[in-house]
Amino acid sequence: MAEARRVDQSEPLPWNLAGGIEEPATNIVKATTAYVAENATHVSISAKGIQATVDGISLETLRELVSPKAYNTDIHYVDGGPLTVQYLLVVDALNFCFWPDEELEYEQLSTGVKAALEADPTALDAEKLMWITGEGVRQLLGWKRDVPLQEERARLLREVGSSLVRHFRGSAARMVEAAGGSALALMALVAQVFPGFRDHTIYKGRQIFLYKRAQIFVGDVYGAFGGEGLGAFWDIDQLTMFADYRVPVVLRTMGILDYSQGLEDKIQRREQLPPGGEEEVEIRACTVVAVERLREALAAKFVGTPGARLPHAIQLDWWLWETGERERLRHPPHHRTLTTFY
Ligand SMILES: Nc1nc2c(c(CN[C@H]3C=C[C@H](O)[C@@H]3O)cn2[C@@H]2O[C@H](COP(=O)(O)O)[C@@H](O)[C@H]2O)c(=O)[nH]1
Repeated sequence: MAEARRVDQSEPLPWNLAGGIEEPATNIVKATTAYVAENATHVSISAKGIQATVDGISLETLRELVSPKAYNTDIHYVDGGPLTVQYLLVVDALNFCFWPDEELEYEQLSTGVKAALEADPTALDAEKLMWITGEGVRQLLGWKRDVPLQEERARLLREVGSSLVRHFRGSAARMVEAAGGSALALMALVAQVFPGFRDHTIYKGRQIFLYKRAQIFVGDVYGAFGGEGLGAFWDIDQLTMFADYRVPVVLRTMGILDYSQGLEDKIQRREQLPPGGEEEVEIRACTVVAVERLREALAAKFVGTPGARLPHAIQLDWWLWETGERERLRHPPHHRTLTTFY
């Protein structure tokens, strides 16, 4: 068997480390979800609901949305260095589908991996991730039983480990640097290097991109570094919200998203929606478009207001998601799709 070629530490990386990658002009998620919103039949976006929500947002609330504390650093490993990037890539490789375990929430993931890293700073080395097992994932999270899709989560982490070694000498921070300070280039790079992050589907004959975990990774790097250093992205405002299962519920309670009676009944019955089905894709894509329209309506309301700064879509996302987390026991049920994308 041919001797596996050792990566020669001196040879240049295959990625253009100098000037970053040709920045994509627009966000492919924004461009493709628009088509779904125009053709949706199970989900609609209410202009009235958007206006009512914006009418209720004060200048004070607006300023909270754009403050650095909008990103929840209490429940994350944040040390201002490359280990924080390695941590966020691992968390966002696993950041999906907790709902089959009634007690498991995102916070267990972020605080579990944080504790593992504080106990052993080499715990997330790419060479270790390459060999992680399902039981290893459970231990990484510090969860009391097997987590949903445990073997699949292990496979996704092995993919992260091997691709990081192959392309970036094991370093997630080096991958961030390769994007040359562009959020869209980093999103595209993550989707290119890790197949598990390629969150896309076909809807009525067209390819639709949601890239939820690829975008949330960029948003998390931005948030954890406070928009500085490794978190400085000149086009961060081009990211969309992250199409998960929690924010659509919040938009419904705000009267911004409306579901058909048939869809509402399925969700109420906790019936699973197949991944890639029209109903699931319309919920996710209309959520992305609705937050873009919410942002446009905020801009229209606060334009020219002294001290007002327009939140990025990701800052609106954090506000909506944190609201959904806080209210989840009072809110109607979220849709259930068994997926590795969100
Ligand atoms: N849209 C959006 N979706 C997000 C997050 C986060 C956590 N982000 C952290 C970073 C900054 C914030 O301050 C958060 O602390 C997780 N999720 C998604 O939610 C679901 C988990 O929900 P539950 O089962 O209730 O724990 C699952 O699909 C997961 O992918 C977010 O921010 N936005």
